[in-house]
Amino acid sequence: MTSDTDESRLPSLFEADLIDDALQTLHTIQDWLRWGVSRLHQSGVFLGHGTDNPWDEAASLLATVLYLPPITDETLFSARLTLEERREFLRLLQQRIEQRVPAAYLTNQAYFAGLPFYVDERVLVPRSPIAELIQQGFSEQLAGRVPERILDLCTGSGCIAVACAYQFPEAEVDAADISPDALAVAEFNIAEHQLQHRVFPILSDGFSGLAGQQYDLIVTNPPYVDAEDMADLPDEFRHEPELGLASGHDGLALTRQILRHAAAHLTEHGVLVCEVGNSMVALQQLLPEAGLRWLEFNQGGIGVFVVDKAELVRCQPLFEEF
Ligand SMILES: C[S@@+](CC[C@H](N)C(=O)[O-])C[C@H]1O[C@@H](n2cnc3c(N)ncnc32)[C@H](O)[C@@H]1O
Repeated sequence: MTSDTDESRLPSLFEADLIDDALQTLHTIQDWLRWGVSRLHQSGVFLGHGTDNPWDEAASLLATVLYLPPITDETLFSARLTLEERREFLRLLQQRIEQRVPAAYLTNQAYFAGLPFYVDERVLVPRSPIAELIQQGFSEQLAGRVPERILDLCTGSGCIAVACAYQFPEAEVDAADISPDALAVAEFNIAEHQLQHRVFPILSDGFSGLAGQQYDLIVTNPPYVDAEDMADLPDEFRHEPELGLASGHDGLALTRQILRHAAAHLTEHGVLVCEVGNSMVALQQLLPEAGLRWLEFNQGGIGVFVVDKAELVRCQPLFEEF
């Protein structure tokens, strides 16, 4: 995945004499964290796959090397690394910087709604603002109702489904995805969280594998990057499955399907919560007529809309044309 451009942009960060020097002069966790942070900083890697600063990235890589939970305890900073541990940290850091592999894929771990999830390149790295809504129990969106049946459509790692199951301990959750590879990861995470008795992975293209099923809450983070933006994404995104990102020329192919078919899969007071990206501009033009309510997040280019069954039914003709 390393391109000529990457190599020419970073000629000196991992040169042999710099590495030898570091191996001889840096000993403690703190030494190596600082060194890692400065390398990440200089390299200009894209931060946004679950971490937003070089310190967290370096600390997560180092914690993996040392088989530790995330390093937040400063009393550990003076602990010395073995030569083998230092070399392994360097290897991960080099992959992060030169091949632009997101840290979550190097550590095989990401956090979502405060819960740990196994991740690898079969699934998107969890980072949806929907985590916040789950932690608030969708209290505003559901007007205090407690959902008994939930669908996480486009489940990927299963993060939304599992987090919903924690938030609503009586609910049953279907976790649907078109990708058997992604579902295998979701299944693993469901088992890790011991939720097999009420979170069910389902192979489904949109709603096609969910005939006759109805839910009180449908939550979905579908792919929504348009063709133009796909071409411009930072290299880190090339490690993620394209199925998890791209959705037709305008990024709305799957969202359209969801808007057209969700009503049939919602119970009487059921609600759809759906994430969108830059494609939200097109959807926002529907706003005056369709009952989409937008939620604000401080994450550029990401929006979440909420719509209930009655509005979806009322706006069906609009969605058919859209
Ligand atoms: C943006 S990722 C979301 C993953 C996870 N829910 C999250 O928030 O991190 C989108 C997921 O949708 C799945 N997907 C793409 N097209 C689909 C379709 N037509 N039907 C169901 N799932 C689909 C992809 O395989 C991918 O796992």
